[in-house]
Amino acid sequence: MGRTLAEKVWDQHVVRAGGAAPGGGTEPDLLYIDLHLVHEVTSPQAFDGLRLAGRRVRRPDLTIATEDHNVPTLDILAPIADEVSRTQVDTLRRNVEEFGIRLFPMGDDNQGIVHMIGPELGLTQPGTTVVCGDSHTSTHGAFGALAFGIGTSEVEHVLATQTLPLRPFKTMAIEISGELRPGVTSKDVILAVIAQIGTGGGAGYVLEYRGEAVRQMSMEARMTMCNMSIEAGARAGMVAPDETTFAYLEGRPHAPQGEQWDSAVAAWRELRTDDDAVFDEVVHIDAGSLTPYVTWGTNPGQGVPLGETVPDPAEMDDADAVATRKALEYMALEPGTPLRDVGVDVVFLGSCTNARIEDLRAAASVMEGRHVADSVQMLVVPGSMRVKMQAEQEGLDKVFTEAGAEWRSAGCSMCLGMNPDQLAPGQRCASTSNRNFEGRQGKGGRTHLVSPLVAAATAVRGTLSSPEDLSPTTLQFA
Ligand SMILES: CC(C)[C@H](C(=O)O)[C@@H](O)C(=O)O
Ligand code: SF4
Repeated sequence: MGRTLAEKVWDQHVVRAGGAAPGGGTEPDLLYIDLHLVHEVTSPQAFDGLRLAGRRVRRPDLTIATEDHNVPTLDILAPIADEVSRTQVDTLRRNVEEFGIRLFPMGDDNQGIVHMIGPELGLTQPGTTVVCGDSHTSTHGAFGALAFGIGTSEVEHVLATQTLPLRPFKTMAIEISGELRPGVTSKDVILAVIAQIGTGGGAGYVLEYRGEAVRQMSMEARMTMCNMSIEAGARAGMVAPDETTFAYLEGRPHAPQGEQWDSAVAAWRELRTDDDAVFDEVVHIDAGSLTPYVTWGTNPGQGVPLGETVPDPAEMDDADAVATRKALEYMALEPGTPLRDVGVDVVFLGSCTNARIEDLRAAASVMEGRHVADSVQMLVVPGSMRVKMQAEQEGLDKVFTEAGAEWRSAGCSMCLGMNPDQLAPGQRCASTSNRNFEGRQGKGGRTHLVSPLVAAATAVRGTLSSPEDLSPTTLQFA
């Protein structure tokens, strides 16, 4: 029988097969890890563990560290004011020094959110295994890599051995047929997928996004989708590599070159699910039927098309009604309210989900010649310094600042409350990030997850909107 993409990559990395355990049950397989990404939040105890055991890092050359979660996006070269944040960053700096690991600190041209820098540098490659002590490591699956988020004790294991014991997974195909309509993005697709299968729907599975709509997506769009696989509870998300993948990678600093490039591409072409492979589960999505999505609740599965209204718990069965009531209370939303009438205080364009150059270009195309509504604060935070520099070369920073938005330095920023960029209690935010949990963007803050296009249009109108809700820019000067 044929094998799926995920199974092929897995099989190529098994250094010791698990099989039956002596006392019953099964032992996990031991997998080789090709790339280990490290950030300041989940690594300190792992390095402490190594020190206590007198161990070194087995493959410093396959380990790369960056500073992202605690980064203040204003004045990045000043000492970090918050003590916990400063300690985490200082600790990472000491650890990489002691263990000989390459770090991209604040102020470095290559610094950025951990899931931005792997792809940018060409470190994330098809058919590799990638891990990081961070749940959104699934992002790297867009290249046909098997990429897992791991816990801190696993970080220590990988640092020490460059291997990781892993339990077998199930496979789920997400078949996205047809073509996306203009203005509908991969962010809308993934919000629709999670709304359909639920935040636990992917538990135990590696998802493979397939179909015509996926083939037409850019690498950045694929990364957005794979990034949020974890929000469906999945262990990982993948897309089979193709010409789009190879074109993205060619010439990047760590991509193979010359003859090595040719042989790598030949091997990468084999990395696709065999025609006769069978997935444990298949989910169908009709791309042509989708419109921009927005979440109304407090988990990423609580999303609906922007054109709809806030759902009514009275129309649901008991379990859903209880969860919905609780979410609506936190979000301060009335059932039946058109989502387009919901006003926001803040718009956040950023995070490892949607802060790549194409996301910034898309938002800028909406904001050019327009202005952020008086009632709204908009933060534009490139996911990496490379994206920041590229955007500045293209003049996108000017488009945003002339529209009244704030242009910041790279980091996780308002995606989560670990740095100065936070919502005040009760503030409502349209955010291009991936999580809308209670307090995620600051205590008492309320989050609506949206695409960059919806974020930009919302900033202009002040209520949840898509670009088609905006009047033509020329009218503003008439
Ligand atoms: C801080 C880190 C462990 C966390 C994660 O694992 O995802 C963060 O990146 C997040 O997005 O919530
Ligand atoms: S941008 Fe957000 S989701 Fe991504 S790693 Fe940072 S905190 Fe996690």
